[in-house]
Amino acid sequence: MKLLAGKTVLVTGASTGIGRAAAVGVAQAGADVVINYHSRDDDAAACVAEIEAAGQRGLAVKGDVAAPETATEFVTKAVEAFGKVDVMVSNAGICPFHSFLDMPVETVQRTMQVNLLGGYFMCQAAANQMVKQGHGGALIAVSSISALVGGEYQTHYTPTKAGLHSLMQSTAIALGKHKIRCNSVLPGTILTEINKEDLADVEKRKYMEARIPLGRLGQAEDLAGPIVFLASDMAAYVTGAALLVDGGAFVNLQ
Ligand SMILES: NC(=O)C1=CN([C@@H]2O[C@H](COP(=O)(O)OP(=O)(O)OC[C@H]3O[C@@H](n4cnc5c(N)ncnc54)[C@H](OP(=O)(O)O)[C@@H]3O)[C@@H](O)[C@H]2O)C=CC1
Ligand SMILES: C[C@H](O)[C@@H]1OC(=O)[C@H](O)[C@@H]1O
Repeated sequence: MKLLAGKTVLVTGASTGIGRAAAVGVAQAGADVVINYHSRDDDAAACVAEIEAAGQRGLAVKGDVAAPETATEFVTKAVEAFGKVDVMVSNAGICPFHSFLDMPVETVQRTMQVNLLGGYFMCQAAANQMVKQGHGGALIAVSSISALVGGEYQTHYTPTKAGLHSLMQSTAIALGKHKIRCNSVLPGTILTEINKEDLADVEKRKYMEARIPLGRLGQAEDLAGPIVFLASDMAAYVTGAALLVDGGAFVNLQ
């Protein structure tokens, strides 16, 4: 039997990148999948087509995670379509690289609202539904290696990733009595739209690659297996954990 057979999994920010790879990965593991996205209608439709090609039901719901009502609407539509919510993968995020001293106020506020508050409200809405259902569930936040280390042009971003990591630790305590497990994945540098411009700098890209013991930057699909594992009953006793998925970058001091 497939690892996620019979489960309904929600994934935010799944029109591209890590969210899309996670949505397709959980579908291949047997889950029905509801995705959130912000702007790319065609990419979201293509993700749903991939979910269906894996033999599962898929639905796309458009919405800005920065607005708290997006979360309640997303969960409501998922329940209307597929009857329940078993897993929330809170993944949507932005990283507009910018220097610290002249960081625009709006860039800081938007990054916090999308990455941290968006994740907070999505996890809260899913957890309320899971408590109502009464049979537990799993929250998975896509945090980052950046929860643990800094970035010169990411002073507004790394605190949001540390915040998500912390959120999963606190919700693990708050929700354990409801059998809801809460964990985060901490990707390293993964080649997606979010860093296309940043890594177009050939020297920077070579430097980043050279820091990774496994010898390559990550692909979005590298996150699918760890997310399927944390969503599944194989991780039944795993909560409050943070799983680095970085090719060994974090431990590579010298
Ligand atoms: N790539 C990397 O190296 C790393 C990424 N991460 C994290 O992984 C997550 C996914 O990033 P990644 O796949 O790389 O980036 P992408 O840019 O490829 O994907 C981002 C996704 O988030 C969605 N999104 C953006 N803003 C919003 C919003 N306000 N409301 C709803 N959805 C939104 C986008 O939707 P749309 O395109 O429709 O606008 C898209 O589906 C982020 O949280 C990021 O911080 C963590 C560590 C490393
Ligand atoms: C977008 C960056 O390339 C990426 O985001 C993260 O969270 C990683 O730490 C990388 O810096």
